[in-house]
Amino acid sequence: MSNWQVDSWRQKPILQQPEYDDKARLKEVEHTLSTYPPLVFAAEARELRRQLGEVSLGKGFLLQGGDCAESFDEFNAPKIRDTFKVILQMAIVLTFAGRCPVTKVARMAGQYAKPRSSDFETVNGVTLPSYRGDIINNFEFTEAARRPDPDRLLEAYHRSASTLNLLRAFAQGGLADLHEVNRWNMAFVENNPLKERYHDMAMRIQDSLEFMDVIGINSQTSSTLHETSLFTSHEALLLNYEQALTRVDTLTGKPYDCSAHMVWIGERTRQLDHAHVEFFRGIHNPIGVKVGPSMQEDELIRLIDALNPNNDPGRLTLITRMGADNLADNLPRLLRKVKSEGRHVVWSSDPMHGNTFSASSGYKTRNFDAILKEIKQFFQAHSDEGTHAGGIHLEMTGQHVTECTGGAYEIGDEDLAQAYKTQCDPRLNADQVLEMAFLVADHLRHA
Ligand SMILES: O=C[C@H](O)[C@H](O)COP(=O)(O)O
Ligand SMILES: C=C(OP(=O)(O)O)C(=O)O
Ligand SMILES: [Mn+2]
Repeated sequence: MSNWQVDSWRQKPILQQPEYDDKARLKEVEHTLSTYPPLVFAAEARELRRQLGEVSLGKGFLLQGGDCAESFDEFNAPKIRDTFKVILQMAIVLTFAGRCPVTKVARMAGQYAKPRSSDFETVNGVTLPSYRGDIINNFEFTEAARRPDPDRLLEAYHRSASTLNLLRAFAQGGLADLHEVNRWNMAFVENNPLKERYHDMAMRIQDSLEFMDVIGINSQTSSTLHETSLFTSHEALLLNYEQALTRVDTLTGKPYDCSAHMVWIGERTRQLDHAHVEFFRGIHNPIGVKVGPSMQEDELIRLIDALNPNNDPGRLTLITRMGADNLADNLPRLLRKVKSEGRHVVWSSDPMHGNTFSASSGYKTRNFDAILKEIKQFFQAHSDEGTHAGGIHLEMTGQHVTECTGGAYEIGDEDLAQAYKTQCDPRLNADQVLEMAFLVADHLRHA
């Protein structure tokens, strides 16, 4: 790795960073974090990289999802549990439909830093710095709250550690039992206004579990049915934090960013000669990059080569976020180029970020049908080009929020105010996200 150091990103241009008043305190905090235990173990990141390698070769599917921005205020067990539950509920449907293993990666336990389209926000004639995620400043609209505070890095670390601790307990302690997960799905289907649409698949999964039980494969005899594994991920935007959590793995001697198993670079900070690409090229985690409609074919190949020079399957996931109306014009040309140049990547679809708009009520929202349309087109483009539609990346929550319009409950613009809780982008709620899983399942079966 030529000339890479854990801090070589500091010599490069960097976008979307806070300006701290108290630089001395920032330095102290970075030092403190660098002495703390890592949040994940490098071998776990390697296992995820191995699984993603299978996905890139067409032998698996990646399900990634969680909040747009985790919040310090909404830091509690029910919230963590409910998002964990819907990820599992989706995964069982997708596994069954796709007949392939689903790797589950949560946008949790560290999704605290946000890039923004504007540095400032104006409300009732008052202009203040934008909210940039709880690791940086506070959502409350006051001057003091919006000032970047270095101590928030420590707070983010501790909250990530507790979140991860609970996720690990849920994954191994019995909550993830497939029979339970399927019971939740049956209850979801029974109560949904469109239950006829989803009933058939839920019943078939139920029958499969019952059949396995009869032949002696059940939660007592099989840990596969009783436990699961869930990896963590976030956008590694605040490099001061990511650097401080980077450790040289004692088994391999290689640096890993131990703030999460997988980290990604956002659409706004993926410039080839900038700091984020510099930092990411030296860490050995599986990594992602968001790819929007403006990406050019040659530019993408250069980026792939900077981040994955050995063309290692599983190292790099391209998370496309085109917008339902732009995908058909932009994804196929990128798929063709990457395929013809023989580069191994996981292609995953983020159908959220290209489909955001302001509702007449003023809320930032997304429509269920536009999200579904982008996913369908994603599968279509891959099927046309002979490439593997490897995954989906969703902003979602297990809570019953009203942030995205549409779905079986037909949330309209006028309903958004009822439970609009996100601090950044609108998320699919528990019902919407499960419906999405059942509808995507139809496409997976034919992919
Ligand atoms: O989550 C992604 C970005 O932070 C978000 O889409 C930016 O939103 P904004 O346009 O309101 O700044
Ligand atoms: C910032 C995000 O997305 P993007 O970089 O694609 O805009 C996000 O995933 O929340
Ligand atoms: Mn977002």
